[in-house]
Amino acid sequence: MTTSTRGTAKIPAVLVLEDGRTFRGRAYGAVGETFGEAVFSTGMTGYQETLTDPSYHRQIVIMTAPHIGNTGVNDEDSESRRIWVAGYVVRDPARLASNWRATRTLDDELVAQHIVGISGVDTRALTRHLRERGAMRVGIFSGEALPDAGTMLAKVRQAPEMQGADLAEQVTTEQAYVVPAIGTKQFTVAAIDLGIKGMTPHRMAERGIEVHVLPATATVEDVYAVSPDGVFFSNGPGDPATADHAVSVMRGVLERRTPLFGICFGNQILGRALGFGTYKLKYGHRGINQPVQDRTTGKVEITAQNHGFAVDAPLDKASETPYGRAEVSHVGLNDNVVEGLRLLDQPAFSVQYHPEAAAGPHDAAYLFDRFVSLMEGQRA
Ligand SMILES: NC(=O)CC[C@H](N)C(=O)O
Repeated sequence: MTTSTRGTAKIPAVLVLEDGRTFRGRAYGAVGETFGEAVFSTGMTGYQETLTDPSYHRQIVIMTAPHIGNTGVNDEDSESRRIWVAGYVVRDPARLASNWRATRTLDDELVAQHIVGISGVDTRALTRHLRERGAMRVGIFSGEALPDAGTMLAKVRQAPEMQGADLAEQVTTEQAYVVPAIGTKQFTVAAIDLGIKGMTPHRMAERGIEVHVLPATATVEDVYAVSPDGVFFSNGPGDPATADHAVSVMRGVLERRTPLFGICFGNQILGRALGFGTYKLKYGHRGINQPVQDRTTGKVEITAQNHGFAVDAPLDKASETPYGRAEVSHVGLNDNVVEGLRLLDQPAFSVQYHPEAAAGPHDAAYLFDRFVSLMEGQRA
């Protein structure tokens, strides 16, 4: 058991939305001010994975589960080298971290990584507000002396919007690196890191894939320099409408008909590479209980999701694209949003959700096997 210092718990804090609605609470984690897009996540577990998912860069995450921090922070579950959320909003932080793997408490970790948060907020009312009005900019301010209301609101309204934000290069790896295959190596994959989560190369490595993780700036030549059997495009933060470089690299891969798999941002990039548009959802999908139907098998999966944008593609028929016919392979059952794409005339597919995460817990793992089958098919 790890006991929190909760050193900042008595310091006042306030959350200010760009439409002027304000919630008062207490400081949680680091003290100071921070800005981002307000989004809510419905996951009841997995806060360490959420906090360290690079796709949350520049977003302030509101947890709808009221009690957060119960199992502390451990050395195994982080999805990347640091916490990426711009701020963190919880109702009732755990005072004790109780888990055999915990090495520290969540609030101590937030302090150590300078993440400004707020606790004691009515997260249910805040979430309902965002559901009605849509995702919007928000600021958290904490300290003994807070700025006046007008100043805080003006600062929130000066913060950059998520629409039009080009963020992958801010989170990608600086240097290429290799995640070795576990057991016998069967395949080589070039993985474009637009904000990749650590579990993704791991899921491939478990299937005998040696993964060459390349920076977001990698060119088509860099991709083919590793002689890949398949190419992967990762999840990542920001607006897919800005991802022109990744779209052009993906087109280079599609022209060569190399097996291709994309997750989340990678799905949106495949959509754009095929000529579809992308658009901003009202408040997005975030959590670990999102139902999706695989239209090729009719099966429903419980999936982990974190996306604020989506692909605009026809659900009822295949589309003609420069790379042959494409269809919507997966659809979200809450709102019919496109959750997957596949090409019918060449080996390429993608999903908008996170098969590397264990929401179902194994429902979506077959997608990595599909990628392996495509690479096997290309060899045969
Ligand atoms: N997790 C992701 O890859 C998110 C993709 C994109 N940034 C979105 O919000 O829709």
